[in-house]
Amino acid sequence: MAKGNINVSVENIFPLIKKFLYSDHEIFLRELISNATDATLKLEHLVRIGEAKIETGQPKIEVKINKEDNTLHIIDEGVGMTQDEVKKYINEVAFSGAEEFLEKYKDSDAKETGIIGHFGLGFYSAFMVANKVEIFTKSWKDEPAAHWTCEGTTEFSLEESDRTTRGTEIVLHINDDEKEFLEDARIDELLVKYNKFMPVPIKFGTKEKELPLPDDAKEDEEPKKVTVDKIINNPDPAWTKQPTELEEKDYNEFYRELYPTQFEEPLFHIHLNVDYPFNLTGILYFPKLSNDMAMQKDKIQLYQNQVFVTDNVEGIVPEFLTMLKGVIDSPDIPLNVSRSYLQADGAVKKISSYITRKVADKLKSLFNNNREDFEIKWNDIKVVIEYGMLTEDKFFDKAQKFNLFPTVDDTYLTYEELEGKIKANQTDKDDKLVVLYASNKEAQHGAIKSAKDKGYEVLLLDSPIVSHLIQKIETEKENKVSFVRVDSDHIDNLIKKDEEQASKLNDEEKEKLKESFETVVPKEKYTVQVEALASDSAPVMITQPEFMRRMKEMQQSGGGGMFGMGNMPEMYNLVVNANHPLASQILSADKKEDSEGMIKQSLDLALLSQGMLKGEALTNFVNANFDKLQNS
Ligand SMILES: Nc1ncnc2c1ncn2[C@@H]1O[C@H](COP(=O)(O)OP(=O)(O)OP(=O)(O)O)[C@@H](O)[C@H]1O
Repeated sequence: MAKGNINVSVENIFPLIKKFLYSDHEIFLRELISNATDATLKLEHLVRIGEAKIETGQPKIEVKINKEDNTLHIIDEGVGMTQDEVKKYINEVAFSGAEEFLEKYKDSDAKETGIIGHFGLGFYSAFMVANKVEIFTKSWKDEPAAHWTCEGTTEFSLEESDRTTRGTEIVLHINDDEKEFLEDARIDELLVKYNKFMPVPIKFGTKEKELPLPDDAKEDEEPKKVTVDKIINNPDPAWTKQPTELEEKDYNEFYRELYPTQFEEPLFHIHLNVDYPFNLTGILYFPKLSNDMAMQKDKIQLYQNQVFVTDNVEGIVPEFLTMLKGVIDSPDIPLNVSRSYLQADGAVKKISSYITRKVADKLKSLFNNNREDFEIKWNDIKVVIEYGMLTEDKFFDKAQKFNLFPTVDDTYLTYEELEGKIKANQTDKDDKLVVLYASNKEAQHGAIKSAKDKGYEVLLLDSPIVSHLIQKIETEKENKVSFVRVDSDHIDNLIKKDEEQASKLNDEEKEKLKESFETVVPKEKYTVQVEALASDSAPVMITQPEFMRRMKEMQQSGGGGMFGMGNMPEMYNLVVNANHPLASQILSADKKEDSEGMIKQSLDLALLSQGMLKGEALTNFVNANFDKLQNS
């Protein structure tokens, strides 16, 4: 048996890096600016710990386009490299000077510097857009400058350079088919996308700035203009500060900085700040949600040490929180790896559950500290909370303390408060707590009134996923509670108490009444039920059983319902009150057409009271009534 090492030569790896490491060519700029940032942060660290005894001033990074030479330049004032360092860090692909630096200076809190590099590959992304790359670099150490050139093969040249300023200039000779990267507008766009919050100021061109007018200026005097560097980034974004340093207005300003086209203020923010067992900072905002979820185009942005990574946070943030906005920054989220890897990554999983916990804690404290305000905002945040309760069990448990059930009278109750309030009156004969709710105050007005006349509390639950949530609550409460929509049956049937209403009609009469109705109303749509209800209840009512309706709703809003229910035709119960005088009147009518007329009209009235009488049926009903009025 032979054993040995597989020989992976650089010749094979190089084209692979160029082609496949990064699917997006544009990220070369992010990588090179990250290197320039690292170089600057390293130098600052060395100065801080007294190893480099030099004056750094206020170092910046500059990006320059030279259209005549077809070159793009990235210039920094950082540590620079000696010739030996170029050999080591640049010529050895996949050897990261960043990792080496962190290791070497680990005792002096180098980790705190926010150095970005990890893999020792980022630099080579330059060859995705350039056929030739040059490095001019001078180390902070007193050594000659170096000039490195490579034309995208494994050959390179390295010689002394006459550069005198400390730092590094990378020169990219842009390929003919990547000329877009020589356009100001394109580079501007990329800098804003990836580098808007990087920690070292980045200069791209200049701009005119108006000077303030002197005190003794004449009325029509034009302010003087000076040319200043155009700095494209904010090196100290709000999330890098401590919550104690920030006020409400700072958070709102930062929101606008993140989403310049958003004019609505966020509802509230959550400042994330953790350093154990992983590092994570960020600010999440609860936006006012628009009705059209697909329109939520401003998403949470993910950063690594202030470098933009992605705004696709799927798998990092629990799904229900993807409706939020803001930023998350963690050096523990790898920059260059694929999404499937991210989702399986242990650190990423922990981040997800930490964020869930933090959001739940914040909601709880908002609720405890200012309940009134929380109630005002409830309508805007309920979908996120309800979705969270449905999808994350831990969040479901925590949300018990602040998930609210509004009533039709605009009071807001937690589940515990609701239970305390309705227990005595709304427990049925089988000891089950019956929670009544409406989804539309107007449409279900009659049913709500009947319930309130009995002293029952009626909730107003109108969010699109509420049927899923109440289903889950019923299961969690081991079916000792049932939610029923207030119009899903006659109120006496919804909360069955011991006392049975005596029927004024005997069984034979009831059967006859049922048959009379069945000959008039369409069978495929209505199931006729004759029931002994209070004599002052409506004579005829249309109801839709809770189970049927809920299953249909659940299927329409995605999954959960019983298979096929979504496509079932609408079926209703037609409840005829045997104790109402109209029932006896229909039974004792002399002529068939009289009883049929009464049945038809009572069906129309029942439909009308539910807002279900529409189209031709409604026109006919109105016209018939006008005729009657005229003839009376
Ligand atoms: N502008 C620069 N100034 C000083 N050193 C640099 C500069 N650019 C690159 N280097 C050196 O070259 C090394 C390799 O860079 P490269 O971008 O390939 O990898 P990295 O930054 O370490 O990791 P990553 O692949 O995550 O970007 C760096 O670690 C650094 O030591």
